[in-house]
Amino acid sequence: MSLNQNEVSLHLLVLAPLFLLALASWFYPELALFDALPFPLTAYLVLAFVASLALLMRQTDWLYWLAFLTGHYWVVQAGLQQPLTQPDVAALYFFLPLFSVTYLWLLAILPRPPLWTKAGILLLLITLLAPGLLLLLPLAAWTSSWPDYHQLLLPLSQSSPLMWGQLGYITFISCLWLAVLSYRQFKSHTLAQFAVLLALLLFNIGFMQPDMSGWATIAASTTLLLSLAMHMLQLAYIDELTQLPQRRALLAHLNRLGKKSAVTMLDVDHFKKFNDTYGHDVGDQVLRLLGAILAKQPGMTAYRYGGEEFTLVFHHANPKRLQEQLEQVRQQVADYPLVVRQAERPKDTQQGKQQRGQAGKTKTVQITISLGCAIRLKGEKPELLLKRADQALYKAKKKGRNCVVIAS
Ligand SMILES: Nc1nc2c(ncn2[C@@H]2O[C@H](COP(=O)(O)OP(=O)(O)OP(=O)(O)O)[C@@H](O)[C@H]2O)c(=O)[nH]1
Repeated sequence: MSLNQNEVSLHLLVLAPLFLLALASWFYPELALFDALPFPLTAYLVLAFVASLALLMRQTDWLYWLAFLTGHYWVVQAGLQQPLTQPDVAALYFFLPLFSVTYLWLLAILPRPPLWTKAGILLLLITLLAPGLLLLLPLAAWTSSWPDYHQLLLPLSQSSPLMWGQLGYITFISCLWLAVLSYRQFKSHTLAQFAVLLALLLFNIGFMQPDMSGWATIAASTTLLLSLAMHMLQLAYIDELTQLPQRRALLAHLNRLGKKSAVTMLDVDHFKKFNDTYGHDVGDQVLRLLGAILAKQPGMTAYRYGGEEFTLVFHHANPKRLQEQLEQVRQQVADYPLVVRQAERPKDTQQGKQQRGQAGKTKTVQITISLGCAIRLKGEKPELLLKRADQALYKAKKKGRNCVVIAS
């Protein structure tokens, strides 16, 4: 299921700290903001704060990025605080972004073990210490033998081939990363991981400004914090199977319902039989597809109430219009050829062994739904409105299913 426009813009919100930092450093390079806080302490405190929240919320995957940021910031403090005319500083300034972009990209695209395992803890330690390795390598010795070594110190505007090469590599990896991101779907947390890289690049560009590395680290940590909050919100309010908002979100919506509104309960007909015939997995696929159909309906908000029951909320109380809208939904579902992947049920264990590991066959199935709607009465409490919609649904089932009943 693809994300709609609103969801994409919501996920993009996590990039706000980066934009703010970029704007501030572009328009107000001399602003006191850049030496207003005690660095490096502030940056380490922010990193520790975000890491504690991630731990508290048991979202340990965030710690890998925070570990890299910590290691990177430490290296900047330890190795990049002297003039660039020193060969070892210049070499570090050249290699650090190349290393960071490569490491972060691999961290993002390769499968990561859960943190509380041997492999997870090892990866966390490697990620924390990896930037520090650059301080141990004889980078200056490598670069001093390069014919155009002094070009490392030239700003980009003076077109040093080495620096353009560095920028080209970073752009190339960033584009690859963006391609993977869009292929796998933009989510706030994957976007925040990419933003960590952007923040480090921002530091590289604004390198000459005081405490830029500290501000870039804070911007990246805040981005990770926002994505953590958004992820928790998603866990609390979004149903994982259908990606529709779930009952908790519905109850919040019902509590701010206007006078002119209506609620519809809908339920898949004979779903138990469907599950028994095709299997629970195919049943799940059907619920996912039904969720996608309902999410696309204009003029209503769809929720997964629970099980095979869904709820639609309308912000008008016009019975004729409701009837038309609901009939349209019912018809659309009944006419929709649901293509599902079905693992064929083996007749005996021998057949089962042979089929194991094979991709399931696709099959087109059709389902129908019954809908019960209640228009809000004056001063009616949301629970009562929901109950009347449920009773209307019961009537629709009794009427023979695949139909709409509006409570009188
Ligand atoms: N696959 C799948 N099945 C579910 C899920 N939640 C509930 N169900 C199934 O939905 C079925 C609901 O069955 P019933 O409440 O008896 O209703 P029904 O068979 O749809 O019959 P009517 O509603 O009277 O048309 C049960 O078999 C549940 O196991 C789910 O998340 N996935």
